[in-house]
Amino acid sequence: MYTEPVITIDGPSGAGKGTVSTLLAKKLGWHFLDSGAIYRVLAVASLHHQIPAEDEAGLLPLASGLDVNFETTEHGVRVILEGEDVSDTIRTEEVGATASKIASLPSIREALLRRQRGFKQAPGLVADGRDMGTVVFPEAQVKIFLTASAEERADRRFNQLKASGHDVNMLRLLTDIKARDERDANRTIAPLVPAKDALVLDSTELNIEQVLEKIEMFIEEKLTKASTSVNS
Ligand SMILES: Nc1ncnc2c1ncn2[C@@H]1O[C@H](COP(=O)(O)OP(=O)(O)OP(=O)(O)O)[C@@H](O)[C@H]1O
Ligand SMILES: Nc1ccn([C@@H]2O[C@H](COP(=O)(O)O)[C@@H](O)[C@H]2O)c(=O)n1
Repeated sequence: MYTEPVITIDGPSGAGKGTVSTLLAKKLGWHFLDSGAIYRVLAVASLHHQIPAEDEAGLLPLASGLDVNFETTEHGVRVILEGEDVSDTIRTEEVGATASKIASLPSIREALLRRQRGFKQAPGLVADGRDMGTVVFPEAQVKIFLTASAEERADRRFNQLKASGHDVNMLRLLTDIKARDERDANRTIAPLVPAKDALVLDSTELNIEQVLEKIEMFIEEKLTKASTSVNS
């Protein structure tokens, strides 16, 4: 049975998943799923509705009926929660930390599964997250696990937040990133681990173009192998 092709790019915070996935999706003319943004939007909704990040039963109706829209504009994607533009709000480290706590709740992850799978549409999907290749799209044809040292990722995030006018502290960023890695990698459900069939790519010493080049070579390799096995 035909199924739309999916490329998954998983990895820890600040590894460059969003940057590379967006570029790749644009090049291929495919759809793009920023699954972290969904967890971040839910975190903002929980703050708006004053539901603690530990209150799984209280958060479940919010997750199931999350009123969020992703609007593609010429300047990027605008994220609209309950009619309000939260595109900037969702990017703070505080929201990222709350999202990571909420993301460890099994029923919440389950409630968000169908919404994420709905992004798989023709002609194809590039999906960015933590469990795209392991849980959400295990059938994906190409899986990448993109990583970098915690110091390099904190440095990238520092520059990114500084450039967008945020007041940031490097030591605090590094501590937050390590705490988030620890929580994401050690949770019982959908932990941050490479899929067995993923290419693990360390981008610590690579720039964005070099990362993209390596991923494109891997895609080419995978697709050549797939067509050889179909034709033999
Ligand atoms: N290889 C790279 N070299 C230098 N800077 C990079 C590289 N990849 C990404 N960046 C920069 O690092 C910052 C974080 O990248 P990005 O948002 O893509 O990471 P992410 O993995 O999607 O993080 P998160 O999961 O928290 O959303 C951005 O400012 C981006 O431009
Ligand atoms: N597939 C995913 C995506 C994200 N998360 C959690 O959300 C947090 C924020 O994600 P970002 O990619 O935007 O940084 C992240 O720390 C994860 O805890 C997830 O669990 N699964």
